[in-house]
Amino acid sequence: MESKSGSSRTTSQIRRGEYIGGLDSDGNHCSTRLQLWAKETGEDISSKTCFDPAKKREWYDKGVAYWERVEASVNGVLGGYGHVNERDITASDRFLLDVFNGMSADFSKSKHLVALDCGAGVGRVTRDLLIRHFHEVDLVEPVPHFLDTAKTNLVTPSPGLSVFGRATNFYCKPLQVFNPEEKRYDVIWVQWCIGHLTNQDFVDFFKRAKAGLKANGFFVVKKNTAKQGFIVDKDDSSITSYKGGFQRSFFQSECMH
Ligand SMILES: C[S@@+](CC[C@H](N)C(=O)[O-])C[C@H]1O[C@@H](n2cnc3c(N)ncnc32)[C@H](O)[C@@H]1O
Repeated sequence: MESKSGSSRTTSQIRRGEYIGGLDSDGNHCSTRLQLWAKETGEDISSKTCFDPAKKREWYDKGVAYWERVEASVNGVLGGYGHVNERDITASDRFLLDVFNGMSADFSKSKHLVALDCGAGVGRVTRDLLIRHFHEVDLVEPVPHFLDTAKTNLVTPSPGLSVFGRATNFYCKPLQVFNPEEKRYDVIWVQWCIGHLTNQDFVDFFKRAKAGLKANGFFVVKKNTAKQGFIVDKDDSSITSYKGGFQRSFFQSECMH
């Protein structure tokens, strides 16, 4: 197979999905993931190094600055798609119950269950879902006005909602520097935020976060996917990638997203 530049692609490049190109939100084409991460974040994903830390800082600063301008509400964190909340929570609820039903007795209701809500925004997922299934939920979120709203929302839960657990710790940090307490969590829930992490930070986050899981604990990752290749959003510094790319990253924890 010939690349755009005329060089021939290796089998391993094809297997790793590097040949699948992508677009950024300005309509620019990027022919490989290698190029994408180098151009946007100064990361060389083949050598797992960052050759331009200023670029990487800019990527993260832009991402947080974007969310700092967004209203601290469910509609705000859902990018104007607030109406999706109910369907999202219903589907997650079913999913969690299915997983719990299929788990061993170790994971029984009598146990003290603890979850971590990553990139928690205004605490939507914690308030509407996690708090009903876990005795304690911690939240980690880098944008201060979102986290402040989450604290308020969780102190005053929705009327009619029988709250089972409680929100315990509120960490105002981005995932790329967050270090979870060892063996604290039964579930680490990562929803609609992992695309903000650079490729290497994505891999490193899961490696670090694994230490935060209890023996039978697990990750839940919910993210949007592209039909093919990847899409870079230059406004909020995030990537949406084809699900194949993500699965490789997650299961081999050494590749790319
Ligand atoms: C689309 S919102 C989703 C919020 C929440 N997970 C939900 O589903 O309601 C994306 C969230 O990711 C957060 N975020 C942005 N960069 C992040 C980073 N580097 N680490 C963790 N969270 C980040 C944003 O502040 C925002 O709260």
